Amino acid sequence: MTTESAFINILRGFAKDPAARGLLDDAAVVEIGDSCLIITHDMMAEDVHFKSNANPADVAWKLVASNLSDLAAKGASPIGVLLGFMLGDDDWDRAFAAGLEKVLGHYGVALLGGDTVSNRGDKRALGLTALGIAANRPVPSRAGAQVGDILYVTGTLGDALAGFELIDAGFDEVGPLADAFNRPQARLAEGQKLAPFVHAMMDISDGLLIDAERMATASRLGIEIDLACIPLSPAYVSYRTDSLESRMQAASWGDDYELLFCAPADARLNVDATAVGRVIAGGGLTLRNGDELVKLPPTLGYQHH
Ligand SMILES: Nc1ncnc2c1ncn2[C@@H]1O[C@H](COP(=O)(O)OP(=O)(O)OP(=O)(O)O)[C@@H](O)[C@H]1O
Ligand SMILES: Cc1ncc(C[n+]2csc(CCOP(=O)(O)O)c2C)c(N)n1
Ligand SMILES: [Mg+2]
Repeated sequence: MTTESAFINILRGFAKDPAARGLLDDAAVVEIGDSCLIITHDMMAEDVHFKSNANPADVAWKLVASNLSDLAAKGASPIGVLLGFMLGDDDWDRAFAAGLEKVLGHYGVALLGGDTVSNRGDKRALGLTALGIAANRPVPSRAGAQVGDILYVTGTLGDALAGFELIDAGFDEVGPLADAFNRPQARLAEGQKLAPFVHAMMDISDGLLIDAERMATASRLGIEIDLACIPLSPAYVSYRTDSLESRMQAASWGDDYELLFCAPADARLNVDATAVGRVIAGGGLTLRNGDELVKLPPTLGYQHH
């Protein structure tokens, strides 16, 4: 079977409209007159993104939040979504719809349409298209990093990983770690505030390391990350300890939905964020732990295959 990156590479061969941004960004950027529409689509599949026994309202939440996170990464304000839904168990479908209404209400986003099919008893796959209006232009891309920029991340990393482990082990699905996995927050306000100042911005869905490498590739430069600087929550540290290994895992599991951005070294930040690295000449990703160089792990993040 082909991998996610191999398949997207095939599509890059003919996705030549400038709005597609070379399929190297979080969303499409469509200029219409004086306005700029931001469009993104993300899917979730049973057993891949959520367990079969997951709360359907949590699945609805994450489907919406993960899509709005891509809008946040472009500094956009959301206007609406379209849902691609697979019918299955009736109770599940109803609970999903109730959860969808709640999460859309929370973010003040309209349901504009969608499509419904039957899953015929198979695993479910759900899709969501989210539309937003760019609050700031030019719209930040993954490709604008400059040598000397500082690399920042909002929030903390690894909480969703720890939450998933707790849920998988059968612990109560309550508390900040389970919430981080089930109900990520799209950083919309932060994205809009940052958009005028950043050189490059994206969200972290597949892990800091693989997503930073994607930013480096899009910008045709190198990025150096210091694992010692990665922000971990007290809950993460008390559950998984603070070691090089647990830092590496927090940086490469994914499902974080925090913003990753580059800004000039003298920029005064207008949101809470942690400096985790810098943009350097060359290409690819370099890892440090304080003063020591660290070998790249075999997998930098989550890739579908
Ligand atoms: N099936 C597809 N058809 C067209 N474009 C695609 C397809 N899959 C991915 N892309 C494009 O490839 C680029 C990278 O996609 P990717 O899914 O890695 O970004 P993302 O949505 O920010 O991340 P994630 O899916 O991990 O949340 C984007 O421009 C996306 O629109
Ligand atoms: C049941 C279950 N097992 C594993 C994971 C972990 N996981 C799956 S996809 C993904 C990255 C984002 O996906 P995408 O790139 O498709 O947006 C991550 C971290 C999960 N969420 N649920
Ligand atoms: Mg993204």
